[in-house]
Amino acid sequence: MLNLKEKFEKENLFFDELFYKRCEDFSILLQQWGKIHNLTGSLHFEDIYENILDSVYPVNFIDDFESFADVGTGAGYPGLLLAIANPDKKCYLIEPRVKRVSFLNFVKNSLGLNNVEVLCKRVEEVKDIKVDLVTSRAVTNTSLLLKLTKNIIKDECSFLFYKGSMLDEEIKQAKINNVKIVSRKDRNYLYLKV
Ligand SMILES: C[S@@+](CC[C@H](N)C(=O)[O-])C[C@H]1O[C@@H](n2cnc3c(N)ncnc32)[C@H](O)[C@@H]1O
Repeated sequence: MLNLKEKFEKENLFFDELFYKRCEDFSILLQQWGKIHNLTGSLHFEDIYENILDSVYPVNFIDDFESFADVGTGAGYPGLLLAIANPDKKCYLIEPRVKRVSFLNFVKNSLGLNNVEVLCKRVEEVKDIKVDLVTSRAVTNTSLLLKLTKNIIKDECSFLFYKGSMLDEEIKQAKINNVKIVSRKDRNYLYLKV
C-alpha cells in the first residue's frame, strides 16, 4: 500500500510533515471511534486515505480564501481535512449530530487544530459567521445548499461541492453560471462563485 505522502505526490500535492502526521493521527482516531460509534463508511486505512485525498485534492485548483464553512462534515470529510491542509485559515465545521461533533472536537483538540470551530447545528440555524468559501460533500443538492447557506456567506463567496455523476440536471436546477467542474476518478468537483 502506498503511504499517504506518496499517494499525494502522485497527484502533484505537496505538504509539510505536520500535515501528514495530522492525517495519520486523524486516521487512527477515526478507526478507534468508528469501531464504537456509527461515524462513517469504511474504516480500512486505504479507504480513509482515499477519502483524505478526495477531500484535499481541490487545493490544486481553488482560489485563495480567508475562511470557510463545511456543511455536514460528518466524521471529517472534507472540512476537517481541508482545515489540516490550511492551518492558517479559519474553518467552521457545521454538523448537527452530537456524536459526530464530539469526534470532530476530539480530533481538533488532539491534533491542536486552533483554526477549527465545530458548530453543533444545522446550517440553516447558523447566523453569526460570514465566510468566503463554502464546502460540502454528500449532504444535499446544489440548489438547496445555496439556499441554506445564504446567512453565512460574504458578498463574494465561492462554493465547492463534491459531486458524483449526473451533474447537468443539478446545475440546470440551481440556475448557476460561472461554474467550473474538475474531475478526478468518479468525483466531480463543482466550483462556483457568486
Ligand atoms: C451522508 S453524511 C456526509 C458526511 C461527510 N460530509 C462525508 O462526505 O462523509 C451527511 C451529513 O450531513 C449532516 N447534515 C444533514 N443535514 C444538515 C444540515 N441541514 N446542516 C448541516 N449538516 C447537515 C448529517 O448530520 C450528516 O452527518
